[in-house]
Amino acid sequence: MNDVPALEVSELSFAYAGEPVLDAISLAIAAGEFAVLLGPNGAGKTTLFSLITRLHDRRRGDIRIGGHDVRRHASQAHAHIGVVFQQPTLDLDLSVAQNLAYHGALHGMGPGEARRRGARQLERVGLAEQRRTRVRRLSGGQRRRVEIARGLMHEPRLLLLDEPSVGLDIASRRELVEHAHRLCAEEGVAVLWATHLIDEVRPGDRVLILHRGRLLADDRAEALVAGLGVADLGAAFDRLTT
Ligand SMILES: Nc1ncnc2c1ncn2[C@@H]1O[C@H](COP(=O)(O)OP(=O)(O)OP(=O)(O)O)[C@@H](O)[C@H]1O
Repeated sequence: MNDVPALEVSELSFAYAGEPVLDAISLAIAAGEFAVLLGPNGAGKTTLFSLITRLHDRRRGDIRIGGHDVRRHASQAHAHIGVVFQQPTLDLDLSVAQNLAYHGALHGMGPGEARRRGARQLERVGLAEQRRTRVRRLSGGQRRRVEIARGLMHEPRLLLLDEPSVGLDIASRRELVEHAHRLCAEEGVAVLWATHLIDEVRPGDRVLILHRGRLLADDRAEALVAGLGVADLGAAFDRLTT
């Protein structure tokens, strides 16, 4: 067991033009762990991901990925991270394989290596047969799975998913949640899954509740419910956020 956390955030604060958005956030995600970052619209989930990936950088506090500080050892830190953004970023007019090849090239893979790695990940998400299909012809759930496959091609130890199930039907959402759990259990990838949907939390999941830029809770779903003496996670969430 690797005891260096896949992600470690310490006392992270951030403001947009003087308006505070994240307030002294600290959390750690262990290797192979699945954690849900649960927060309503505007809680600061996307901003947290933007700071981890360094799309924004003017912040206070520390962020380490696989033990590497994202500022001081940026390339090592980011070699360990895969991201599925809230907005889909596939090129709809290219085939699945072409999208993956493009990502491989960006990560310095030769064409053969990118093909091998892409094929392996497509197999894992059950889309091996669609590799020559234009992305435009895939369903929303299939597109999300392609994005996950793409995000894992460079074998990151941490996968960030920002509301990955938006727009999907219930069966596709469930399948995506299950796939993410399998990645943790079978491949040792740590997953931070941001959502505002309480029904995406499964029994036993670790839940981090973010509200107005503050981390209000960090515990197993059942422990949160028991600790507050409420009926379910929805009630726990309401209790904490109102
Ligand atoms: N570029 C920006 N400039 C100014 N304020 C911003 C910017 N992006 C986000 N905000 C504000 O920061 C706060 C946190 O937004 P953020 O997008 O991180 O929340 P979120 O939890 O991801 O929400 P959602 O579930 O709606 O995606 C909100 O009040 C939002 O209005």
